[in-house]
Amino acid sequence: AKARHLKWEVSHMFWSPDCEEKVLIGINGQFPGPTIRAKAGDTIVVELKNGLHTEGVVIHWHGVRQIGTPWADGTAAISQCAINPEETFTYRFVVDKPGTYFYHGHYGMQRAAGLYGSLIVDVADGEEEPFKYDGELNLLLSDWYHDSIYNQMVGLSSSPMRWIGEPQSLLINGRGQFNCSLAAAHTPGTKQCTAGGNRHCAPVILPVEPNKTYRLRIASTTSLASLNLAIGNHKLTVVEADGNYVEPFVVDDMDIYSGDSYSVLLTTDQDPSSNYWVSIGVRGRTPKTAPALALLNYRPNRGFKLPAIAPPVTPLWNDTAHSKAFTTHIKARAGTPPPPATSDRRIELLNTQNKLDGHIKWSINNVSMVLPATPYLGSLKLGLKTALTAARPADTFGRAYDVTRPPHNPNTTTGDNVYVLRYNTTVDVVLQNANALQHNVSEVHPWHLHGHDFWVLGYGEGAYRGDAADAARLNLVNPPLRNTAVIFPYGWTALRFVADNPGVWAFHCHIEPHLHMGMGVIFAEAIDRVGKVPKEAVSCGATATALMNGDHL
Ligand SMILES: O=C1O[C@H]([C@@H](O)CO)C(O)=C1O
Repeated sequence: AKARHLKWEVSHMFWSPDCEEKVLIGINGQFPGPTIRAKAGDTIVVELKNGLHTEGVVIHWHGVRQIGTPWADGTAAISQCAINPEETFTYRFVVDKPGTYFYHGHYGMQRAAGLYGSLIVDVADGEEEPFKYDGELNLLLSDWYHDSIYNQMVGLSSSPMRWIGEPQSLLINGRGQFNCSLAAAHTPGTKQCTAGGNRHCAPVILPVEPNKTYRLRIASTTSLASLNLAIGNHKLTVVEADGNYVEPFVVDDMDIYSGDSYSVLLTTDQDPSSNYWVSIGVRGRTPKTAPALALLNYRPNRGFKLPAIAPPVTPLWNDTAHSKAFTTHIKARAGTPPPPATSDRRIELLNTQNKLDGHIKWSINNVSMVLPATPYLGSLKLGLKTALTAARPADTFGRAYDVTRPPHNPNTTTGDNVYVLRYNTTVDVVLQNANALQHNVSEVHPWHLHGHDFWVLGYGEGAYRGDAADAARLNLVNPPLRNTAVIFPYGWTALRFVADNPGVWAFHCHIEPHLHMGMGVIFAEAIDRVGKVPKEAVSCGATATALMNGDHL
């Protein structure tokens, strides 16, 4: 194992990811940010200089468990203070597990401003992947809005709320096509995109050799869109999810929710005289965004030789049976550690959309999360009385709530939504979906847990009751280990994890506007066992005052 030292500067830049110029946040003059490649066991050291002259920044390493380094998790107001303009903060952490990960901003809606990149961890020297491949391709997926994140943030916090709407385009490795299509010949009414050149929006060409097997790494950092990937004429064998090996299974297309990552194997066993479409479409919400296209380029064909056939058609956005069939097919690969047979605590979290004096918010057990001025890791480590004031949030929403209808009382409250977990306890979380404010609407929400993988024990329809029928739906044999799990419309999803990683961990909907609207909770886990916290990570707010008055972390 080795230490990999990176020097990054974050700054605002003009860029044209879908050929429309706007201001975004880049790293070292690049968008998307540099790909980090490491081996399991390596230490990653990122000296991050904040070149945003008028706002703070942090970076979250999505999927990295930060065991022993909770101050490196990169969540503003939770694990650290935002890094001030012109300041440099050093992230230093171990990537303990091989897998397909990514990193992204976690302050305000900076992720939506393009602050993201790939983080790929190979097996350690001497270790082997449980599958063979000849080459590798990497797809970092995102959606793209022409509105600035300032317009979006102010709109979401306005009364009446201005929703961000559906994205203008979808990006593959930061590249997209707005107002034109690579497959215009097959999509009447669209203009053909031109190719080539080093423009920021030049179409992605993925070069492959015939009769080889490739590992396709895929991750989604979309603000809103749930995506579906299909590659013309090729089947995909799913082998990894969120850095955990899964029982291999073959699909024609696959869903990828915001926060998900996968590896699939693809064999180039098709007619080598052609190229093939890579097609990324929207599911889960009425699509108003053209699919993103890229080219699987069988060498030695010209990269931009267009396939003669039309791109694969994305499955219907509201075919939830199709969505569930894919998601429930994912099982842990043989040899994956099973979950503990029982849990010490069950926390049932009801997701509702509510009103708060004219604003629209998302709430958990009727509390919409508000983040503190002083990051929790410092204030809780110091035991400051101001860290947590009101009562702790409820572990259940009761059995009377009717998930099939808009909230009877649309009003909600705000709070810290901090759940205190005891060290090494096994925690069950049941995420319960419900009808939104609007009749007959229940939206898909992908929830992401920091600091842990959880076992996804199972899914159910309607309201969770915790009865024998619900218990019978749980898989304790080979549930997949993940860090992101989706709740389907009107349904529930049951997760289990062990609170074995002292720290303060966000657990939230990975849809950027929903987190901004309060859709999340915080796990304050075994704070008494957190090691020495570097004061440069948490020295702001009440913690700074306490340190100046002689307190010690
Ligand atoms: O939070 C949201 O707000 C809109 C709609 O509910 C109100 O405009 C939408 O689709 C969301 O997911």
